[in-house]
Amino acid sequence: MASAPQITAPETILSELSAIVGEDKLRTDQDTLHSHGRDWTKAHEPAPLAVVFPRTTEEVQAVVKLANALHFAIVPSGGRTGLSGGAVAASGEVVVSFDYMNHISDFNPVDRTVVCQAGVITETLQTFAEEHGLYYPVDFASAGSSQIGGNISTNAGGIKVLRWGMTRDWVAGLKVVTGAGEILELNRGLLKNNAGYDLRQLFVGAEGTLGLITEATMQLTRQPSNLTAFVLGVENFDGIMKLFNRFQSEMDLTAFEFFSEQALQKVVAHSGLQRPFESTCPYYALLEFECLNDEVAEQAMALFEACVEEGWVLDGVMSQSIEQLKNLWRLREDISETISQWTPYKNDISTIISRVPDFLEAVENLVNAEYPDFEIIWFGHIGDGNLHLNILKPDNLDKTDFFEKCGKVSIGVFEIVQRYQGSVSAEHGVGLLKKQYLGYSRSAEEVALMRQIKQVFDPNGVMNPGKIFD
Ligand SMILES: O=C(O)CC[C@@H](O)C(=O)O
Ligand SMILES: [Zn+2]
Repeated sequence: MASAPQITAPETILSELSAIVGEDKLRTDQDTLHSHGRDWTKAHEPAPLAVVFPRTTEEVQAVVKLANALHFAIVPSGGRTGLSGGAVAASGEVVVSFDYMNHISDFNPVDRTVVCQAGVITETLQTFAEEHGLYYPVDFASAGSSQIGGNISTNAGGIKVLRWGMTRDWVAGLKVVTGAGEILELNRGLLKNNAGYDLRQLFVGAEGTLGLITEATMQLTRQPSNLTAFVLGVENFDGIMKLFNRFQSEMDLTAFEFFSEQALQKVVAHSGLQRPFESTCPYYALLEFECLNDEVAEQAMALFEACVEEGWVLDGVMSQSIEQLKNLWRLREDISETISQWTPYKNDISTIISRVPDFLEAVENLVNAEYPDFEIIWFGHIGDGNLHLNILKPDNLDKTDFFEKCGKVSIGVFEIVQRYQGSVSAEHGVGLLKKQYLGYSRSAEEVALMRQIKQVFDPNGVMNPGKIFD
């Protein structure tokens, strides 16, 4: 029978950590424990033992080896913009922050790759690419604070997935420290590499449960030209899907997003932005394309007019400048942050595109029947089959009661997800918040294999325990 791991005195752990990272890179003050002990989810109270700020892969390795030797748990911490509690440290863990591992190096213009330490901020990489005449296409509202290591660990998606895919598609190589403390260099930037299993892909989206990503070789691409957006007002979800099919069949779109009138009202009130046009419509689609020349512009306008004639579009506007493009995008991108003041209960669900219309109808019927008193904010990446369903907490309802009531309805939502063979977490990951629902989109066999994989990379269970599954 295996004996229980010995508990090590906190003072011993702290002094050993200090010996690795240096006294100034070990923090135990309440402010740091609080700020670095959680992500954007507010359901758990942070309570880590300490936060360490390593500067090299070797220091990270030493911390992981120490965790194995002294039996403490590690929680990785990037920009902490996650929405599933993947970076929450609520039980005396040691948080490993990548804030000081934020250097970009080894730009290779021929391969169009660049090496980033895990703590490089997404926007810094985007700006670096632009300064070199290239483009890093994975983009989302939190790009100003999210870090590349966290993006990879959660396989972050965002607003341009339709055209450019998710973070996974841009990871050409990874340097990781496994849960057992080995340093692995995975794929090394190769475009073609069929020499056995692609271990790099296991670390993408693993939420730090297999090891810690310390460095990534990121792929860049050509810059898009003259991105132009329409915001179109529509009557119902059915109209949105018809619009999507029509545009998608005739043009290459770079994004196809949607949001509801309620979402728009909240963003306009919060930001002072203008409404896109005077008419009030139940839903809005935001679609973007590269307006390469006059011919494309004319084609886009003709499509818009055809959709109006069909009765699918009630009103619309097309951006005429970068400034207008940015402002139209803000109507969509600012939603999540704007509604955060209502302590929303979040759903991040998906199915394949062809099933989206029926899936939407089923979810909408359930939600309308079950949440009569709660305000519902719909938005999301409809072109990716990914819907964000946020339920806002009424002021007079206690947080615990609210989450409990929403959790009950969630079961119905996830049953629909299961019926449509969709995902209970399309892009935000499982973390702590979705783990009890994992079985609605992954089979028991799959989860059992995931556990075995974890065991291989992290035999002592030191890496982000309790995330994805118990
Ligand atoms: O807050 C949300 O529910 C979604 C956040 C993000 O994924 C977005 O698409 O804006
Ligand atoms: Zn999203």
